[in-house]
Amino acid sequence: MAVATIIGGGVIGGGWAARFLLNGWDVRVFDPDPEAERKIGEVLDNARRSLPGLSDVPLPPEGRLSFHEDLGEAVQGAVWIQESVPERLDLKRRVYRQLQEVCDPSAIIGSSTSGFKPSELQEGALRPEQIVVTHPFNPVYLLPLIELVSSPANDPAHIERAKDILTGLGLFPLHVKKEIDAHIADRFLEAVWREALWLVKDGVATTHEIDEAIRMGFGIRWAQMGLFETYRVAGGEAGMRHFMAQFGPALEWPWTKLMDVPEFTDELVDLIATQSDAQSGHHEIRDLERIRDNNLVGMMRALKHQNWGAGEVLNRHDQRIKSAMPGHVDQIDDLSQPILTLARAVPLDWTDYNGHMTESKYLDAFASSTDRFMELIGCDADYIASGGSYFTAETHIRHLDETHAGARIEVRTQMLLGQGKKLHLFHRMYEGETLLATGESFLLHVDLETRRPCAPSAGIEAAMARIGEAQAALPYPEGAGSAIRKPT
Ligand SMILES: NC(=O)C1=CN([C@@H]2O[C@H](COP(=O)(O)OP(=O)(O)OC[C@H]3O[C@@H](n4cnc5c(N)ncnc54)[C@H](O)[C@@H]3O)[C@@H](O)[C@H]2O)C=CC1
Ligand SMILES: C[N+](C)(C)CC(=O)CC(=O)[O-]
Repeated sequence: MAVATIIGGGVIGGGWAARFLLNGWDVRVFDPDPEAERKIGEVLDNARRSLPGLSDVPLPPEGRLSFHEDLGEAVQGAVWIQESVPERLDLKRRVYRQLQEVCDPSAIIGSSTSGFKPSELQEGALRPEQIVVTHPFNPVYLLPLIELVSSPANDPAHIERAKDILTGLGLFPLHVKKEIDAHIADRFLEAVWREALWLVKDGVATTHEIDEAIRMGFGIRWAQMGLFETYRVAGGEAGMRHFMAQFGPALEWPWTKLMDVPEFTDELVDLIATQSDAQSGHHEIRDLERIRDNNLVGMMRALKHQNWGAGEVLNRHDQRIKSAMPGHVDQIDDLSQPILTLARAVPLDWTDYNGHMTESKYLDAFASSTDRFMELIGCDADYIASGGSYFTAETHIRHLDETHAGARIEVRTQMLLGQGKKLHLFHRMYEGETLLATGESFLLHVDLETRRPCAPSAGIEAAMARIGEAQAALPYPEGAGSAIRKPT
């Protein structure tokens, strides 16, 4: 099991710990704060209910989390060391000196710094080439972007290895090759922050009004197309050139000359803190984190359906995990038992007002199991493109127990009939040993051109015959063939 060490387990270190752990890494934390274990525990609870559900395939089993008072012990065997101590250059440099005396020279030392350049961090280090900036975004367990900033001291092979590891964690490493204070994203955030401070200071808008101005409009837009693609669309058919011709001169207008910084006085801090308390003080921070995570998961899953932006990153991560799974029944050793056709966590957007997994998502899960079964017998994307597929003619679902966001569920599928054009499947959904639901489906193989039932390919017939023979000894499932009975 690969080991990651987290140096500084606050808001960001806790998020990193969750990201590594939930992707199967062992995590060791070094943080002098006696509250670190409790704080990381709370971040992890939120991460467990949100991150695994972003994947439509099972994440690896969670790694082991441990806390260490001795730095040498904490970094022993670590492949990745993530520094997330407070944003002070002297402190960060001191930490690297202590770290490099005890860590493996080949380990990657990533810094979460929001603003320091890698060459600034590397100054005075024992092995400057070992340190890179890996700037994450809160919550680290959900948001994919990592600004991977290198300096001329870093060996390209070290950077490539860092990229590979980050990608394997479902992250999106954006390699910033030219060092600059605050990298790329925080330069934007600082510009927006500066404007917002002016608007509050001058009494133009409250914190609440500013947040509404962002989240009701351009904030949603930015999440999917960023700045340039959004403006290209805003240029209409003539695109970016027209957009710039129309709005470029605005840079000369008074409303864009707000380059000076408002003085950060106690008065301004009080004004903002008071308005922020009035706006959001009725929520605990952990509640706000959960609301944020619910929204992020919903939006990111929507992007996944579009295979766009952050959604494309999530799909690629799923594909990487899926490529290690069997592609055909011939690759499954034991077919005598129901076949694993789905293993995943319950996503946050699968739950309802009753606080549990909602009924339509059972159909969703069973439909995914049927798709997977089809794939395993050879009715995969290529086969479907060649003109054959299955249509579902009838489905029956029984709800036997409840489950909740973040729970790891599995579906195992028994084939009741697989002959000619007919395919009759019985899915059982479990959480651990608990049977949550069953889903029975009857499908017909069709010719996608005529839309009429027809026999499948010989390969599919053979795969179904293999399963039929192997599962022949299984008892006919309790509940199969049943329907809602007429009340007596
Ligand atoms: N909070 C945010 O939104 C973001 C912060 N960052 C960066 O992440 C870093 C950490 O920031 P936060 O997590 O927000 O701070 P934080 O204050 O929540 O956590 C810092 C942690 O470091 C620990 N610590 C202090 N000295 C230490 C030492 N010598 N060895 C080990 N642990 C030590 C503290 O006990 C604390 O738990 C900063 O560099 C910051 O710029 C990056 C992205 C976003
Ligand atoms: C406020 N901040 C500069 C620490 C923010 C970041 O660095 C990234 C983020 O998560 O917004």
